[in-house]
Amino acid sequence: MIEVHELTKRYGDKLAVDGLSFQVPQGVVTGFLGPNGAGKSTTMRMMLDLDRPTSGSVTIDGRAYHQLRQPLKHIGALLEAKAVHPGRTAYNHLLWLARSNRIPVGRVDEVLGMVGLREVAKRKSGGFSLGMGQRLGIAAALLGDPKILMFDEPVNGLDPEGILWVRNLMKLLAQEGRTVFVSSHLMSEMALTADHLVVIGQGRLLANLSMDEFIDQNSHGFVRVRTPQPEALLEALATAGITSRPLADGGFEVVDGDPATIGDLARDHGIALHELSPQRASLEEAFMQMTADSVEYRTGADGSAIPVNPGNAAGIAPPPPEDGGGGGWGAQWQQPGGKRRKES
Ligand SMILES: Nc1ncnc2c1ncn2[C@@H]1O[C@H](COP(=O)(O)OP(=O)(O)OP(=O)(O)O)[C@@H](O)[C@H]1O
Repeated sequence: MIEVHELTKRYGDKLAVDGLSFQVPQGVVTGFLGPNGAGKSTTMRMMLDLDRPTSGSVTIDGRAYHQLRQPLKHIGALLEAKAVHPGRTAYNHLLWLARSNRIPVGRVDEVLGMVGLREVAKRKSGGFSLGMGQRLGIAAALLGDPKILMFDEPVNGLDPEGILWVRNLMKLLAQEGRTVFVSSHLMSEMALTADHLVVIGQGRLLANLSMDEFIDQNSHGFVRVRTPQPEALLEALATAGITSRPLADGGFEVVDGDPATIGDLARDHGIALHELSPQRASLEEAFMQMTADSVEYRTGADGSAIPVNPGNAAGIAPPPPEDGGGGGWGAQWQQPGGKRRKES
C-alpha cells in the first residue's frame, strides 16, 4: 500500500504539488490522471525518494522509500524509460540491477522473457526503439517481483500491439494482488485499464474514486432525434413527461428517454423520424471538463496554443467548485462520508 500524506513540492515560486493526500489500494490498477504539468511525475519521483518533498510524506508498506532494505523487492517503477546506459546490453543492465539488489541472477532471464526481449538481450540498449526501451524499463520494474508497481505513462510511444500488451500486463499484475499505480494524461486510456482513479490538476487532488463511479457519474446517455415534424414530437414527448433539448442542427436531444419509447411514441402519433440514435458523452470529455481549470494551455479558435493563467507563476490552482462542478464529479470524493470504493 502506498500512502501519500499532505505532499507538497515547490520549485522556486512554482508549486508543483500542493498538499496531496491519497492512498493507492492493493489488487487493482489505479490510474493517476492529470493534464500536462499537473504534478504526476513530481509526485512519483517523491514516492521513490528521487525528489525531496517541501513538506508532507509518502510511505510504502508503512515506511519511507529510503527505509526499505531492498527497495526493488517492495516497489518496482518505470519512470524514465531512457534512463539506461546506452552502451550496456539489456541483459547486463538487468544483471547489474539484480546484483546490486541481491536478486537471484536467474530472475533476469525470467523478466526478459516476460517482456519479450529475450531475443535482443545481448544488444546494446542505445539502439533500442522507444517500445523496446519501455519494455526494458518494465522488465527492470518487475525484477524484484515487487508487490507494488509504478509506471509513469507506460504506453507513451508504443505501437498498438505494445499498448495492448501493457494494458494486459497491468491487469494481470493487479489480479495477482499487486498494487499497480499508473500515470496518464488520457482518460480514454485509463478507461480501458484502471479500476480506481486519482485525478490531480495543478498539483491538487481533484478526485479519488473508482472507475465505475466515474463512469456512473459522467457517461450520461441521451438520444439524438431528427424529425420533419418537430413541434408534434416535442409536444408528444412533453405530454409523456420526457425531457428534450433542441440542437443547433434542428434536431433535438432526448435526455431521459430510450430509443424504443421515443420510436413507439412517434409511431403512435403518426410522426416520421429521420434519426433516432443513442449517444454517450465520452469519458475524455468529462475528464477535460473536470480539469478545465487546471490545464496549462488551451486551444484557441485558430488552433493556436494559448497559455492559461500566464500570470499564475506560483501555480496556485483555483479551488474546486463547491457544487460538484456540473460535470458529475465533485468535492464529495474528498470529504469524509463521501462515496468511495472501499480501499484494501
Ligand atoms: N525540476 C523542476 N524545476 C522546476 N519546475 C519543475 C521541475 N520539475 C517539474 N517542474 C514543474 O512542475 C510542474 C509539474 O510537473 P510534472 O512533470 O510533475 O507534471 P506531469 O503531470 O508529470 O506532466 P506531464 O504529463 O507533462 O509529464 C510543471 O509545471 C513543471 O514545469
